[in-house]
Amino acid sequence: MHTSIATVSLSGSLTEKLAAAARAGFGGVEIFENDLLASPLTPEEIRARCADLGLSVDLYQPLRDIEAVPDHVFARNLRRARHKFALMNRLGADTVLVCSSVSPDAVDDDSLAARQLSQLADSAHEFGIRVAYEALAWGRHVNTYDHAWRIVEAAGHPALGVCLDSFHILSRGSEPEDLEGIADIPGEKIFFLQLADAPLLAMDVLQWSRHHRCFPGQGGFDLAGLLRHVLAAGYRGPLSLEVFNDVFRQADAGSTAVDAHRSLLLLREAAGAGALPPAVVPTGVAFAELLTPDAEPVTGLLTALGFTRAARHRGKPVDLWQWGEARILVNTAATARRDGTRLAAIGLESPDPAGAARRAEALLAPVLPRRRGPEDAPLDAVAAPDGTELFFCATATATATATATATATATATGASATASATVADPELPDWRADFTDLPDTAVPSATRIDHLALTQPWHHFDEATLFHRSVLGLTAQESVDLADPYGLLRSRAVAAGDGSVRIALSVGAAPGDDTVHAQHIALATDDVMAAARRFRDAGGRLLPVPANYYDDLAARYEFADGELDTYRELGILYDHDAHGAFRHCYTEIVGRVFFELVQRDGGYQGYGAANAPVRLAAQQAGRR
Ligand SMILES: O=C(O)c1ccc(O)c(O)c1
Ligand SMILES: [Mg+2]
Repeated sequence: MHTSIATVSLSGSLTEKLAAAARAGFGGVEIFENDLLASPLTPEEIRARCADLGLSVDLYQPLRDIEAVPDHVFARNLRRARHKFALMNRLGADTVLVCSSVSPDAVDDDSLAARQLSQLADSAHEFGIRVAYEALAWGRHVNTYDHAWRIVEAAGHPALGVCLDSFHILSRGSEPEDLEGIADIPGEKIFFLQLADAPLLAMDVLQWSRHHRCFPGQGGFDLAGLLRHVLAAGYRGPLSLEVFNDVFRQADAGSTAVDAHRSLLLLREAAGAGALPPAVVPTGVAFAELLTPDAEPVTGLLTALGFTRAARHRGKPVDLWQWGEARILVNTAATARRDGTRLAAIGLESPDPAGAARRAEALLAPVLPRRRGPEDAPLDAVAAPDGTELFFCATATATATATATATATATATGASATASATVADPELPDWRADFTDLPDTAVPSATRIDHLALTQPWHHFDEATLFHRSVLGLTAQESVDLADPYGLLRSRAVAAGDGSVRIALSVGAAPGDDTVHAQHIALATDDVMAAARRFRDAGGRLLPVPANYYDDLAARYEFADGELDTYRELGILYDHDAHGAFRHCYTEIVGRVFFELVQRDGGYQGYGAANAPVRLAAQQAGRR
């Protein structure tokens, strides 16, 4: 199925937009008039550029305020249109979009509209051009797709059809039965299909459309349902994205185009119109990898938390630190970077690593070269939109590997090597086979990685959510907006159904602020107060929380005697939801990374988001 994108959806000059669309794999473009007007290229040069890039020019748009006007006004409109038809011939575009009129000159007269659109189509036909008539949701008299179709049907001209735009249809709060009329339109009379999603906002529809459209799957519309209706009507033309969005206008065109194309591939899959390799939902976090120019501050922090250095990579400066089931790789291979320690990679337990990588690749995730020595276990890895490397791995348990590794760990700790619940497929290479165990004494513990909190670049937030949901098969929770002292923090979690993998995505307030852009690793323990105290007693610094916060907690909840004093002493924050309670505290920041200790009780599902503003304020205060 042919995919296309309107140039208005991407940032930059027309040349940059075309290059980005082609690179992301689109087959065609809708050329927006303003992009052409601002381009130094002649229409012939644009046509040649598109051809070189393998892009068809699927639509030229828009013609506005054409129909249902007094005849002398229409004569002027026709003159203007013929001028554009000649231009379109030079451009190699054979379909023109005509938006329903918003002009005060337009009258509410369908037969006049039909007659004039038919005359327009006659004229277009002389140029070999078809006219696609689109009902804008704010059109003066014509603002629904079925109304536009009634006019087109009455005109009965072979060069006149409708353009369906999902935004205009779904923004009007259409009920499922409102879409059934689509099936009444003969497929060949649907000349074009424009697709855009949007968050469900209560606002003026024109402003909503011009500023807040987003790619399918990133908003609240049922685009798959709409697409099924359009395909059932027999439409076989391009699936074209037309997204007016203030963020995408400013963001890098290359990454926006990839995000856009991925969204279309997913929409086709959701509508049952295109198969992708199935999602392989990860079943746990195998490790988080920190890249650091200076290991000491990181290893000091890990030691105070309770981690021990459990193994060393055979060929690279990478150590495996372990605390219970939580594993952190500390990689000192990096040449020192200005931003110091950062969370560079995440290992995800996968029941089918190669299958997970196949889906990721089909969804345009960059596949990373396997950073392996000759004897290293092959690892499938892709890059997330924020650059975090995602490794799909199968961590074999001691029962499956029976290597010296597991035996040594089990002996040293006195813990049962069969304590782990999952036994990976022994056929799959275990990434830990690349590590040689160290005889450090590990304290047995139920600690595991509860979640990873990844701050996204400001223009990648929606892309990141869609990526983690669709590529990894995780489920997205509601997005929450929180006022923090320096701006607005948006946060949205994606998780596996059983909570074995949780990733909290957020977009910070102040671009360029390192505190806001820090990533963190949350460690789940069954006794956060004991863990916090041990950390502090081992010389670790916990983030201090203002007394006012505890005053408020005392007002809102009843705690057992002395409990609040302990929270205050250790800087423990509290939240609860319909399921249970959440207690959490934070370590100091090292480079761009910090840790959180968390305790979930009673099936609490959240991430303590309500406490994020207090945490951010405390981190900011700590920097002064
Ligand atoms: O906002 C507009 O004017 C506009 C123009 C062309 C379209 O296809 C559309 O959906 C909206
Ligand atoms: Mg449109």
